[in-house]
Amino acid sequence: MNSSKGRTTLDVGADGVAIITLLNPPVNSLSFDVLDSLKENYEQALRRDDVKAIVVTGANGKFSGGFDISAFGKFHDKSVRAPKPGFVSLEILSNIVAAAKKPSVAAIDGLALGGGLEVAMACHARLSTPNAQLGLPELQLGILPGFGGMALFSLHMPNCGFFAKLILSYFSGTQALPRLVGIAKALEMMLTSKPVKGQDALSLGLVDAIASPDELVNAARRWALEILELKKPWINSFYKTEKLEPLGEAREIFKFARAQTRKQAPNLTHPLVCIDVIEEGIVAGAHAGLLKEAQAFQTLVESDTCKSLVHIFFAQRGTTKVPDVTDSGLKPRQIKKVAILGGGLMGSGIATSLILSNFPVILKEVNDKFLQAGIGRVKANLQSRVKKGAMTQEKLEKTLSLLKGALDYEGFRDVDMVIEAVIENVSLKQQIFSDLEKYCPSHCILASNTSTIDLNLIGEKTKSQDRIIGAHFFSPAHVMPLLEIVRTQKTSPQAIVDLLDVGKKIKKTPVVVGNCTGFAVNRMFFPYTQAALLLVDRGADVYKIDRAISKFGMPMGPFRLCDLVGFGVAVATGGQFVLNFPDRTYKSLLIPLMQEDKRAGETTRRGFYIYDEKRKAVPDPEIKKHIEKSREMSGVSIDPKLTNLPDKDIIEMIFFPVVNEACRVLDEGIAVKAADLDISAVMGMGFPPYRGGILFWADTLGSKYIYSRLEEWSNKYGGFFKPCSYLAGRAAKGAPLSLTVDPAKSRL
Ligand SMILES: C[C@H](O)CC(=O)SCCNC(=O)CCNC(=O)[C@H](O)C(C)(C)COP(=O)(O)OP(=O)(O)OC[C@H]1O[C@@H](n2cnc3c(N)ncnc32)[C@H](O)[C@@H]1OP(=O)(O)O
Repeated sequence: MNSSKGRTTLDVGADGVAIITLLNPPVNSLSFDVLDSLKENYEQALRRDDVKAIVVTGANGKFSGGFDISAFGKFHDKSVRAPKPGFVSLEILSNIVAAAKKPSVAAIDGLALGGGLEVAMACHARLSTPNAQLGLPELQLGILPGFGGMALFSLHMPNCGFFAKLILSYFSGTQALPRLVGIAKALEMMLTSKPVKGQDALSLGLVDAIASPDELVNAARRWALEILELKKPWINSFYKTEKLEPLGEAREIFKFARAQTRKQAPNLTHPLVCIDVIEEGIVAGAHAGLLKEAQAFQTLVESDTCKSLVHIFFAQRGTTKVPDVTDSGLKPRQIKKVAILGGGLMGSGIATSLILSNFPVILKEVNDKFLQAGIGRVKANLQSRVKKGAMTQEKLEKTLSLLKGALDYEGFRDVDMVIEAVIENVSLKQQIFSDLEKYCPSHCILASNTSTIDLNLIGEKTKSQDRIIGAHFFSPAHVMPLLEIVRTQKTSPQAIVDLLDVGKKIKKTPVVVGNCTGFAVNRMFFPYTQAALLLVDRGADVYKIDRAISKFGMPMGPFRLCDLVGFGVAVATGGQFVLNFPDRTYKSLLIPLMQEDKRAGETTRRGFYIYDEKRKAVPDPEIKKHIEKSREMSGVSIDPKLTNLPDKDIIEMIFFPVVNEACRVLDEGIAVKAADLDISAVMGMGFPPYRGGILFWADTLGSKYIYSRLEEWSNKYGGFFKPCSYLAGRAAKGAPLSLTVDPAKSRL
C-alpha cells in the first residue's frame, strides 16, 4: 500500500509553461511528501528546456491549507523522522532563486493559508479567484508563520551560511507579508488569524490580479509568460519596500499592537514573539528577522501552548467522527425546511442561526403576542449584526424572509426537522411530541432543546423514538459555537448524521453525547459553581476566586457567571443535580439567601456584584452579611487556610471537581471520547483553548496528582471532592485520564 501523504504533479503545456499542482486531499496541506515532491518537480521544470515559466496551483479548487498540522504532533511526541538536510524550503527555494530566469506565478483558488500562502508569496506574482481565502492563521496554533524558521528548525543548522539564510527568508510569512501589504495590515492579519478574500487581497497588494475559477490557471500561465517577456513586473516580495510604513510610524504601530495583544491575550506569549520577529525584520533587516523567526519557531513549536492548540484543532474536527454512526456509510439527508416550537430566548436564537445559514424556518408560538415577540427577537438578533457592520440591511431583509410565523401545525406537513424549545415541562413536551408525530412527515427528525429532561420521557407517548434526538444549544444560541447532540439508546444513526450535518451547516461544532441529566457541559459546570460556593462558605473570598479564575483564562469567574445567567436559572438547574447526584452535591444556602434580599443577578443589577447602566460589575461589600449567614446556617466552620488561598490552589479546588465529573461522564460512556469533552469545555464553558481542554489540561498535571489532591480535600471537606473510580483507577496505574473509554460501557 502506498503510504505517502500527498504529492505534486507536473504538466508541461505546448506554450512552455509547467503547471505544478499540489495534490493532498482534502485541503492540499503541505506534508513532507508534498514538499519533497514539490522540490522534485520544481527541479525538473527548471532543468527542462521545454519549460519557460512555472505556475503553482492546487488540485480540486484549493491552493493549500498550509503545512500539514498533523506533523506538529509528531514533532511533539518526537516520533517524526529527522528531516533530511536541505528539507522543506531550502532546496525548493534555492531552486526558485536559482531559477531566476524562469518566473513562477501562483494560481490561487479556494484557500491559501499558512505555509500555503507562504509558498504563494515566494512566487513572482499571484493570481486569485475573487472568493479565495488568503491568510496566515498560524497564531491559532501557538506558532508563528515561518516556513523560513521551520526550515532552519528542520535542518538543525543554526549556523547556516549567509546564502542559506537569504534563500530561506523568501519563504518567511513574517517577513514577506508586511512587504506586500504594509506592516499594519500584516499585523492585523497575523494577530487575528483572519483570512482576506481574493478581491480584498487585490486591493491590498497581496495578489496581482483576479480571475474566475475557470480562467485562473490560463490567466496565470499568460501572466508567467508576460513576466518572461518583461510585459509584467518580475517581483521578489522580499525586496519590496514601498508598502512599508516609515520607521517612526512603524514603531508606533508595533507599540499599539503589543498593548492590544497584552490586553486581549494576557496569558499568551507567542503573539508578542510574532510582533518582535516582524519588528526585527523591519528595524534590522529581513535576514535578522528571519534568524529571530527561526529561534522563535523552534521554541514555540515545542511549547505547551502549541501542543494544546494543535490538540484543539484536531479535537474540534474529531467531534463529527462518531463510531458506528459516521463510519457506517450513511449520508446526511437534505433538510429543506425546519420548524421551531417556542419563540423565547432559545427558540429565537436557534431560528436566527438557521436562517443565517439559509434554512427556511417556521416559528410556532401559542398566541400572536408571543409569536410577534419571538419574531421581534430574531429581528433584533439580525439588527445587531447590521449595527456591527457584519450584515447589510438588504441582507437582513432577505434573511428574515426565510422566517414564517405559525400558530398551528398545518405548515409542519412538509418539514424535515423540528426543534422544540419550549419551557422545561415534561407533560407539555410529551403532548407536543405526540402532536408532532401526527402532523410531521414520517421522515421528520424530532429534536428537543431540553437541557435537563430525559429524552426517553419526552418521547414516551410516541412511536417515533428512533427519530427523537436532543439538539442542545447554548445561550445565546445564534452566538455560542457548541451544539450538544443528545442520543438515546433508540435514536437512529441516520437522525444523528442528519443533525450533525445541520450543525456543521449552521457553523456550530456539534458534539454527540449520551442521554443523562445535564449531558456533558452542564454536568461539568455543576461542580464548578458548587466548588466555588463551598470555598466561600469555608472562608474564601468571592472576588479573589473570580479574579484567580479569570486570570487562569476563563471569560469570567463562577460568581460573575452566576450573575450573568441569573440566580433563578442557577437554582433551577442546581436542583436537578441535587436530585440526580445527591452523593456529590454541596448544599450552600448562599444563593437562596441572596434571592431573599431581591438579588437575582445582572437582570436586577444586584447579585454577587452590583451593576451600573453599562453593565459594569463592581464588588458589593454588602454581600458579606449573606455569606456570614450562609456559613452560620450551614454550620460549617471557616478554615483559616482557605481564607488566604493562593491562586494555584483556588484553580485546583475549582477545576479538579470538574475534572472528576468529566471522568465520570467519560466512564459512563456519555461522551464518545475525551477530546469531545475538551471541546465541550472550551466551547460550552469557555475553558481556555490554549490549555487544550479540561482533560488534556488535567493530563498535563497527571492523574496521580489530581487524585491525591481530591482525596485530601475529600477527607477534609466531605464527599463533594471524592475522586471517582475512573480517576482512582487511572491514578493507580499512573495512566492519562484521556485514555479511550471501554467500548462495552458506552451508552452511545
Ligand atoms: C510553517 C507554516 O507557517 C506553518 C503552517 O502552515 S501551519 C498551518 C496553517 N494553516 C491553518 O491553520 C489552516 C487550518 N485549517 C483550517 O483552518 C480549515 O481546515 C480549512 C479552512 C483549511 C478548511 O475548513 P473546512 O472546509 O471547514 O474543513 P475542515 O473540516 O476544517 O478540514 C478538512 C480536513 O482537512 C484537515 N486539515 C485542514 N487543514 C489542515 C492542515 N493544514 N494540515 C493537516 N490537515 C488539515 C482537517 O483536519 C480535516 O481533516 P478530517 O476531514 O480528517 O477531519
